[in-house]
Amino acid sequence: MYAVIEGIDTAGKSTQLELLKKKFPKATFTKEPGGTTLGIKLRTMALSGEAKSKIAEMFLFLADRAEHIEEVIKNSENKMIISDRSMISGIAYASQLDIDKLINLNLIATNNTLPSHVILLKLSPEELKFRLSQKENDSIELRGIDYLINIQNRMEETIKKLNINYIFIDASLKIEEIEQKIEDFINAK
Ligand SMILES: Nc1ncnc2c1ncn2[C@@H]1O[C@H](COP(=O)(O)OP(=O)(O)OP(=O)(O)O)[C@@H](O)[C@H]1O
Ligand SMILES: Cc1cn([C@H]2C[C@H](O)[C@@H](COP(=O)(O)O)O2)c(=O)[nH]c1=O
Repeated sequence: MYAVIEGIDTAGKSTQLELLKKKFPKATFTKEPGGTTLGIKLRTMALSGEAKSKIAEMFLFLADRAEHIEEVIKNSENKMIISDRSMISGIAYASQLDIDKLINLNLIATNNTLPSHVILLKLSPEELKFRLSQKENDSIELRGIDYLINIQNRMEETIKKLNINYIFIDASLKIEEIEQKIEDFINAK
C-alpha cells in the first residue's frame, strides 16, 4: 500500500501523520518535498522563493519526486508506505499549467508509480485564513487564500482524474474524528 495524505498548507497533514505513526508503527513514513538527502537540498531551494520562473520551481519539485520514488518508494514496495504529499501536490501547485500535461510530466518523474490510496483534507477559506494567521508563512503560503483554494480544487480534480482510491475529509472536524476516518479508510482496502 502506498497511501498519501494530501491537502493545502495547514490542512492538518502533519497532525494526522503523527497519530498514524503510533497506529502503524511498522509502516514507512516519508514526505515530499525533502524525503531524501538530495530532496532536503531541493526542498530548501524550492521553498526559498529564489526561482523567478514558476517552471523552474516545478522542476525542482519534480526532481525531488523522481529521487523520492527511486530511493524511498521503490525500496519499500512490499511495506505499508504513508507519505506526506505526492505527485498530486505537484500537479495542483503548478497551477500555471494544464492538469493533463502535468499528469504526463509527473508520470515520467515517478516512472508511472501512482499512490494506491489518497486522503485529502479539505479546508474552507475561513478556516484556512485563520490557520495561516496563526503561523509564519513561507513563500508559497504568502500567495494567499484564493491561490490556495484554487490549489485545493485542482487537487480534487487531479485525484478524480487519476482514478485512485480516495477519501475527502472535512479538515475542520475534530482531530480524533479525522483520525478515525483515515484509519477506517486505510483498513478497508
Ligand atoms: N482538526 C483540526 N482542527 C483544528 N486545528 C487543527 C486540526 N488539525 C490541525 N490543526 C491545527 O492546524 C495547524 C496546521 O496543522 P498541520 O501542521 O498539521 O498542517 P499541515 O497540513 O501539516 O501544514 P503544512 O502543509 O503547512 O505543513 C496546526 O496549528 C494544528 O494544530
Ligand atoms: C510536493 C509539492 C509541494 N509544494 C508546496 C506545498 C507547500 O507549500 C510546500 C511544502 O511544504 P509542506 O511542509 O509540505 O507544507 O511546497 C509545491 O508547490 N509543489 C509540490 O510538488
